[in-house]
Order: sequence, then C-alpha cells, then structure tokens
Amino acid sequence: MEYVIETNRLTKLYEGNKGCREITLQVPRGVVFGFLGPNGAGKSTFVRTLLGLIHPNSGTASLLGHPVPSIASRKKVGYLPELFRYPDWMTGRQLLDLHADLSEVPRVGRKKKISDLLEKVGLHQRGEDKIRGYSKGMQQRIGIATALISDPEVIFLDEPTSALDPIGRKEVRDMIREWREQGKTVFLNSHLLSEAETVCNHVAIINHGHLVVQGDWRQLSAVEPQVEVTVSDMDDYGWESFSGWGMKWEQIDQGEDRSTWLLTLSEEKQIPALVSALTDRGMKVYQVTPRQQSLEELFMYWVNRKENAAHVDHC
Ligand SMILES: Nc1ncnc2c1ncn2[C@@H]1O[C@H](COP(=O)(O)OP(=O)(O)OP(=O)(O)O)[C@@H](O)[C@H]1O
Repeated sequence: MEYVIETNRLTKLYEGNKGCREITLQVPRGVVFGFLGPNGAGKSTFVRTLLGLIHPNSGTASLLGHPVPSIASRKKVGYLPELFRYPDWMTGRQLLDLHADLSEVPRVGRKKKISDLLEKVGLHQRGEDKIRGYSKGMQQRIGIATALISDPEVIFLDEPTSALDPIGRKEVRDMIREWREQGKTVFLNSHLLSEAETVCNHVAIINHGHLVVQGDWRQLSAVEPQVEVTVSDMDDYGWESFSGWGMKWEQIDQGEDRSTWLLTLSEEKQIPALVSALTDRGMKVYQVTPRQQSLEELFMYWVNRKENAAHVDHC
C-alpha cells in the first residue's frame, strides 16, 4: 500500500510538555483520514509539525515520499489552518492570486482557475470584495479556496466547518467526497464526530498528545460488538446470569410480552453462543440485530480507555 503521509515517533512539545508525542502513523493514498481528538489533544500541533511549519523535538515525517520539510512535497499539499487570519485589505480574488504566486501556479489560465474556485466555495459574487467585509463563514470559504489553489494531491483541513452554517457544512462534505473520487487524500482534523463519520474511512484518535488508535473506523468499532436482542419469557435471573461473559446490557424497549435490549459483548463470536444459551433457558428470541457503533461511541470508548489506563501521561 502506498502511504502519502508517514510519521515515525514525531514529537513536538511546548513548554509544560504540551503538544504531541511519539506519533507514528501512516495515511494511505486516496483516503479521507479523520484525525480526531478532544480540545487541546495535539491535533493542530501534529499537523503543523508534519507540514514543516514548526520543528519537531524528535522523530521523522515524510509527505508524498519526501522527508519533511521539503519544497517538492509542499507544492502538492493544500492546507486550511484552524486559526487563519488573512490580510483583510485584500479582495478574495487578490488573496487567491497571492497564494497562487506562493504555490507557483502558472499565470496562464490563472484568472479562470480563481473564478472557478470562487464559484466552488460559493463566493463568486464576493470575489472583488475586501476580506474585511467577509463574515466568518465566508473567511472559512476563502480559506478552503486558498488550500485548493495549487490543485494539491493532499489536502489538510483543520476544523474546516467550524464557522459554517449547515448548508456550508454539507457543501464541504460534498467537496471532500468529490476530492476522494478524484483520488486526492484528505487529512481532516476535527472534533465534529458526526461530520467525520460521514466522510472518513480511516481515523486516528489522539488524546493528551498520544496516538490512541488508528485504522478503518468501522473495523475498529467491532472491538466491542453490540447487538439488539428482542426476547420474551425471560427467567428471573435475567441478564445477570450472563455477567461472566463480560457482557453489558441496557433495555431499549418494553412491549406487552417482549423486551428489546442492547447488549455489548466482548467478541463477535459470542453472538451465536448467546442465542443458543437464551433458547436453552426457555427464552424466545424474536430478533438479533448487530448494531454498527457510531464514530462518537468509538471515540468515547478509546478516549476513556486511555484515560483509565494506568500509564496515561497527562501532558
Ligand atoms: N504555541 C504554543 N505554545 C505553547 N503551548 C501550545 C502552543 N500551541 C499549542 N499549545 C498547547 O499544546 C496542546 C495541544 O494544542 P493543539 O492546538 O495542538 O490541540 P488541538 O487538538 O488542535 O486542539 P483544538 O481541538 O482545541 O484545536 C494544548 O495544551 C495547547 O495549549
């Protein structure tokens, strides 16, 4: 598999040992990679280190096969920073022209390229206006356009929708899907999990500067499989008699003679054993539906697991 981003124990610590520590990750080409973590987890620090904007204390990183920092890879990368502040005396069009200069975008065809980008981010009628007159959402939109000016292979978006209304958020999600179809790689920093869930396939979760887990999130969420089970004729012992299975249960519905439960199991292969155990006890099983955990549930599981682990380093 080809990785467009690879880091090996990349560490950047500020005073007080805050930042990101020993992050080793690989991002395959063409995925939308969600880099997730609570506020202050170290997401922006990691991205800025990876882009060569700040120097690491230790560790290595490569972008598109070039060690960081490298001008060759920088030209193929687009970046929307979280806290952006653009020269507000410029018009949107001038700002894009400036970024085109910085990224050495050829002059031929540039005017049309800028018009197309303004159109893409919904600012076609505001391109000649000064940025100081833009709303926060418009500034975020022009920021997305600047990240795209060099037609990058890898696009880093740090909280790209924080200032956008629901329509703007949907537009960004659609754009991300479009880039994925074009084979681009998107690295999305976010704590908006419901949003990340709809566009990301791979994720990494970071907490207190440490990488907690990475991989295809639908596979990761199989760590604690869940099933919805509808039963009747439950005996007096109920689910207590399954406590030795390491199982958790929560009632989600009560009908006249049936009840529906959400069961969290230790492993998937317990499902058939559970169904036989229930029928052996004389219970009637009407429905067993595996439930896909949400990205938010996965996130809470891994973040809490790390919080509870004895070796957590509260940096
Ligand atoms: N320039 C800096 N100097 C000192 N400490 C910093 C600096 N930048 C970030 N930090 C600290 O490093 C830690 C990680 O910050 P970072 O901005 O990387 O987190 P984040 O995950 O992007 O957070 P958020 O989701 O809130 O944007 C925080 O504790 C933050 O206070």
